[in-house]
Amino acid sequence: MCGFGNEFSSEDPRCPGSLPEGQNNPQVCPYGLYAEQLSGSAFTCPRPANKRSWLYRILPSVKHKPFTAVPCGNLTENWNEVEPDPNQLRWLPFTIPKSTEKKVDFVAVSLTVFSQHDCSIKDCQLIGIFTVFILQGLHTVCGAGDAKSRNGISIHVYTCNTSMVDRCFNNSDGDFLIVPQQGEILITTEFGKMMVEPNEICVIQQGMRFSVDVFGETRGYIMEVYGAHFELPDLGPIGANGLANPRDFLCPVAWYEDRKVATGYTIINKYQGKLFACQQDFSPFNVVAWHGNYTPYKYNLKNFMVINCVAFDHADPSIFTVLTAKSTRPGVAIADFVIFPPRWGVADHTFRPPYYHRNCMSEFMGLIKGHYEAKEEGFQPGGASLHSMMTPHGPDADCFEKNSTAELKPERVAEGTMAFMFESSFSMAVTKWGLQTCQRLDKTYYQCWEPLRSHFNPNWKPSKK
Ligand SMILES: O=C(O)Cc1cc(O)ccc1O
Ligand SMILES: [Fe+2]
Repeated sequence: MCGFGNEFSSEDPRCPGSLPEGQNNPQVCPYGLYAEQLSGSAFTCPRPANKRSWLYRILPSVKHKPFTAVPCGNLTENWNEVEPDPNQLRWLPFTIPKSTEKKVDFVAVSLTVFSQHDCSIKDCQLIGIFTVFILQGLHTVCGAGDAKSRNGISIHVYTCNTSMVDRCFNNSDGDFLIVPQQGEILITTEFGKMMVEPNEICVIQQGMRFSVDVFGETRGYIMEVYGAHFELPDLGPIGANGLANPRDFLCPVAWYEDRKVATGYTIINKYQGKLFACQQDFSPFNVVAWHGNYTPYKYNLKNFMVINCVAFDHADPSIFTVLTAKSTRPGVAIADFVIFPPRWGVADHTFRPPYYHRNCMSEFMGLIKGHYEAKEEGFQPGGASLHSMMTPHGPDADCFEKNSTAELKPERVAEGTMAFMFESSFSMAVTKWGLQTCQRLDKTYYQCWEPLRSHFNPNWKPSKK
């Protein structure tokens, strides 16, 4: 179904009439279902910000065994693991585990052991009776703020090769904006299923349970935001249309399974930055019908209606904002999701690539495919860069030299590529995994600016027109 933040209604076609008519809480729901509300905003939020959905399910979510803590692996909300580092940082493509070596799903590796288990593996814990569970699918790269005070952001990467089986994830802390980079992901949610491929993004909002199927070696980026939901940016003088148009956002239709899982279905819950797991004996994807405006959704980046300079000078990248999670300060985002889409470059008498700058915001960039115009080399698909608050950055020396002398005819920019930026008003800390454990930090990054040389000529005269 299409539209951004609409009031949707959906019934699994196997159960016509499963959505109660005219009320949310009938004494007995059609088909003997349970009614359950999922709130995405305070009950009392003003209407434009009020989000909730009603789920009609075979069993309510509350029927589960108690949650117990499980090791967090490389997922963290500890922003003090290592000393701060204000340098320009760049990562080579994050390593995806080979399925021949170990099977890792979106969240974890699980090993089944058939005897009494005496584990010496780091980050390993017994779940239920015989399953060993090691968190290795999700890795936190950087972030700031905290889930408890409902203000902040975390940036994670996921690298995996196996589908989640009888296991789902549920983030009590915030919303996940997921950017697949390699391999499509089939996301089963309580609202239905969504196939999301590279060059599409999806948002799974706080509290929504989901399970991820993959089809090979899979990698992507996640921006997690606490305490705010993503919105479409205001358009101001652009007018009523443009950038990401509401009709291009898609949400799933109801789909349920009535499946008993005698061996145990595991719900993994990220709560206050830590992970917990519990067991139940049925699939949580048992929602037969739902209605509401609080849903997961996806968006294809090819639909972005690009607006940019058609005369001279370089417009700020905010012109490419797909989604924004607003802070309470006017105009200041907790985080923006910005893309650098294929487009025409036509600016006259202009240095067309990104300018040199220092920013009071933090800029985390990733690359889905192709290359990025400010750095033809070194910044690779599946890698990343972080230009922290006030850290100088800009085009590498090569890019500067080429574009200072290039003939300025209209030309396609970023054809066949897709770079993106998570831009945040938080001063983000990098995790130990990001700086050390992942072993993907490119220590030579600073060298791309080393060849920049002075062109200063004190005797320069304006050229005669
Ligand atoms: O740093 C970057 O590459 C992102 C960026 C792009 C741009 O066109 C202008 C400013 C900016 O921060
Ligand atoms: Fe920048």
